[in-house]
Amino acid sequence: MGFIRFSGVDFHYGPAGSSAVSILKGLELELAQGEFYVLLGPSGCGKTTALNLLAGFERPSAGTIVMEGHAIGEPGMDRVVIFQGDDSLYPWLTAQENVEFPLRMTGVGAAERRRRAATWLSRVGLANHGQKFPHQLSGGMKQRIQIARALVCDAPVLLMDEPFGALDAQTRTILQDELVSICNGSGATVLFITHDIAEAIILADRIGVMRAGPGSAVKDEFALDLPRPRNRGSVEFAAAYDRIQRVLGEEVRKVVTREAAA
Ligand SMILES: Nc1ncnc2c1ncn2[C@@H]1O[C@H](COP(=O)(O)OP(=O)(O)OP(=O)(O)O)[C@@H](O)[C@H]1O
Repeated sequence: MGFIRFSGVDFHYGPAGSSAVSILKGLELELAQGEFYVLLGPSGCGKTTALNLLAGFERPSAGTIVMEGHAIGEPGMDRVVIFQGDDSLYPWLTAQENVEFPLRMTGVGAAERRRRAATWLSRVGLANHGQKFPHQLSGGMKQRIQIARALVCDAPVLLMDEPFGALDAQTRTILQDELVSICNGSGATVLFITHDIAEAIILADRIGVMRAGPGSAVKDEFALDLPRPRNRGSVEFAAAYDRIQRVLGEEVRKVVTREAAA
């Protein structure tokens, strides 16, 4: 049995019955401990909804989400969420203080806090920027701080919702490579959402492609056993890209065709 398991998960908005808007229908998803799982899917298919359910921000309308044998009911310190953009940093705190913040909330002493935050700032390449405030840092630097702040707690599960979506292509590539080396051997189980097939192939152990909504679920899964770090120019990379593009492209076309007809 998986470390995390979605079984027959439905999610709808609005009152039950015909007027409810069905977002997810019968979603089955299983993540092994330490696995890096990437969800791809056309816009609006329910990727963020699935992540929010695992985060405990929402409850399933039907079915169960179980982690280590316990049903997920609410947010917890064992699951850390990293969002797109940098709005979640506290602008009145320095980079170092932002990374220390979750440790302060859990009662870790000042010296230990400083030491652990400094270690993570250094791991994300910002050892010399700890005293700066968010407005003095670039988008990529702020995203690195978000990652350091998430990882400083040693949470066993990381939930990343298009964390690099707002960054330029070069910074994005660098942060993808950094995330691979940070996560490699960390033991963390990661659910990562993106629209970007190349990003998914760089990062994932497994990729799930979701159907176009409404009532979406995982259509196809791809296990990637290419060694890391992965070479974006390799034949194997191109072959994986092609296989996934075919499945995802079909779902994206459904959405585009529907939007054109509306
Ligand atoms: N609070 C809400 N009330 C009603 N519908 C909602 C609500 N939040 C999201 N939705 C709808 O649920 C569907 C799935 O949204 P979700 O954000 O999970 O999709 P997504 O796959 O992450 O999309 P994207 O790739 O565009 O970010 C969308 O059609 C969206 O409009």
